[in-house]
Amino acid sequence: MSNAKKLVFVTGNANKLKEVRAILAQGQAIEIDSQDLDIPEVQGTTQEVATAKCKRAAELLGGPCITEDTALCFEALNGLPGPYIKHFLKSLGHDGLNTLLDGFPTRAAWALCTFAYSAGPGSEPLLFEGKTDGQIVPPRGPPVFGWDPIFEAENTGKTYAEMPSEEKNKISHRYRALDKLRAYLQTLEK
Ligand SMILES: O=c1nc[nH]c2c1ncn2[C@H]1C[C@H](O)[C@@H](COP(=O)(O)OP(=O)(O)OP(=O)(O)O)O1
Ligand SMILES: [Mg+2]
Repeated sequence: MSNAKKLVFVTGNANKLKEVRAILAQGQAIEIDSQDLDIPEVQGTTQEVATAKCKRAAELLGGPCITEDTALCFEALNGLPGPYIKHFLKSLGHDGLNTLLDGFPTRAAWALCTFAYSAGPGSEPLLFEGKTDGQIVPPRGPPVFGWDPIFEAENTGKTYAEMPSEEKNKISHRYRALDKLRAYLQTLEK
């Protein structure tokens, strides 16, 4: 495939951008440009948060774009902190997030990635979700990206932070969501 499709990924998070580029790097016909726009994130379900952010991004850009929202959901808390994990992580840190679950019968969690694609201003965003199950554990591995050190992915015995990036990028919530987005974008080219 020669003519790579160019997409603008609106995000302020350099680690997300790095992973998205790495995941899409394997001979894919999608090239990612990025823009760091400060877009307010509404409260609501992960779908509502993702839809509102992408709509606004497309309006500000005046063209097609993708956005991405990552939620970290605790089973014991019926899915919370979910899309609010950024603020929980900032306030409580890795240890505080662990303490939060003390006294609950389960430390099970899932990471949920939602890509939203808008074809342009006024065009309703489409959502592509990817989920990876795991559990919340005391931090292990280098604290490079968000809550990676406290999320142990199911059947791996490792936190995301303990994995080489190629390994995380094969099983991650982000990989799984991106796989669906990629499949959709390929249908647009036909
Ligand atoms: O794979 C991941 N492994 C560990 N931590 C992660 C991951 N992916 C997102 N994160 C963190 C970043 C932020 O603390 C929160 C999501 O919040 P979220 O609003 O989606 O991200 P953000 O504000 O950093 O970037 P953006 O400008 O795209 O909204 O979880
Ligand atoms: Mg954000």
